[in-house]
Amino acid sequence: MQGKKIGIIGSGSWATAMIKMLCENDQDKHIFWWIRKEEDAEYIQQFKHNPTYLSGVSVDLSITTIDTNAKNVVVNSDIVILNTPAAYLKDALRGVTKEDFKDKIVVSAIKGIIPKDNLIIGEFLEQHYAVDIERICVVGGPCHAEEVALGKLSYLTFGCKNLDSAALVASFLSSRVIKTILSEDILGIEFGAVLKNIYALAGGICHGLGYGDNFQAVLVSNAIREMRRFVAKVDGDTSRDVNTSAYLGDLLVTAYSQFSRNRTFGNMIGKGYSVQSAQLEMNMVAEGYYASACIQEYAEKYAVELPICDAVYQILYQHQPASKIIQALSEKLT
Ligand SMILES: NC(=O)c1ccc[n+]([C@@H]2O[C@H](COP(=O)([O-])OP(=O)(O)OC[C@H]3O[C@@H](n4cnc5c(N)ncnc54)[C@H](O)[C@@H]3O)[C@@H](O)[C@H]2O)c1
Ligand SMILES: O=P(O)(O)OC[C@H](O)CO
Repeated sequence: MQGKKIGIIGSGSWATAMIKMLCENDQDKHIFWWIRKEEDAEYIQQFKHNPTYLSGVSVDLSITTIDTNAKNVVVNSDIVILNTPAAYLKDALRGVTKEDFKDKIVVSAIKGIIPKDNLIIGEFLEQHYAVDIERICVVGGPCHAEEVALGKLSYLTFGCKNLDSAALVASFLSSRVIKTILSEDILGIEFGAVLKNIYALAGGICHGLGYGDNFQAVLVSNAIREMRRFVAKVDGDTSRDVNTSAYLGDLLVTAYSQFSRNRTFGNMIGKGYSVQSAQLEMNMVAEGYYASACIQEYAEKYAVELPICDAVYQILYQHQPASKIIQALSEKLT
């Protein structure tokens, strides 16, 4: 086995898109891919495709080992990419120890908060697995798995305090159609990604209620300012440029794209679906639903006003009528 060993934990759309990026990148490497379900692992082994997500992506089994044991994948890899929805990460890593993560570069491709623990993934890795901040990398930027599968030009931002590590990770995912950007702003990228999901959900709710593009534009304009206020309050950095692709770019793609899980979920809520029926309707996870509850606690902790996040929370968790809450929100937007 030549080159670096790269592990992927997750078997949904984004993990499958990253498998495509890794397989198409020409650096020497071997991939270890954790698949949750035994039957899916057998299917991929036989047919070289994920049966459930992005089934058009073909897996190069000459450089990929499929494994249903996450511990094996972590232990065997130099770089471990975490790629489950945040709510399932602890479950996926059951049995994996601090020792297993020792000296690895750990990459979060997750855009969510661990529910109940209320931790972004970088914090979770530091607190639960003693991963040093210099070895934690996050992947942000506007990039839908479905467009990666279609070979559409996309840009990813790799955030790490150690820019050499960010560059190393980026070098394994880049290609003619995947451009990479480096950043040291782990916290900003993580929180920006968490918040944009809530804002896209708000946009979906408004669309479902019948609001038009004019209103959506005002909502998104307020959302980016709300994001900047929040992140600056958390780390005290007021110089961050949120108009770059990891922040505004990701917000725009999630708020407007036909592929967005969060917007689709919000749209169903706006049309009158219950949370449970909207979740059942989707075979995918809208991170913004979980993030909405978590961000409420952060807003209290940092005493920051987040009118859009509040509105989404009242609709999803306090079961307030969406039309009334969005009407009240519309009075606060500028
Ligand atoms: N899909 C994208 O375009 C995209 C892009 C960038 C980042 N992300 C982020 O990647 C992460 C993964 O999202 P996704 O879009 O691949 O997910 P998805 O919505 O496509 O798929 C759901 C995933 O949840 C898993 N799952 C369902 N029930 C589970 C359980 N009980 N235990 C463990 N796993 C379970 C499924 O196996 C599947 O991997 C999220 O944080 C998301 O925000 C996604
Ligand atoms: O747009 P969503 O809600 O599917 O989220 C996926 C990614 O975060 C887009 O970059």
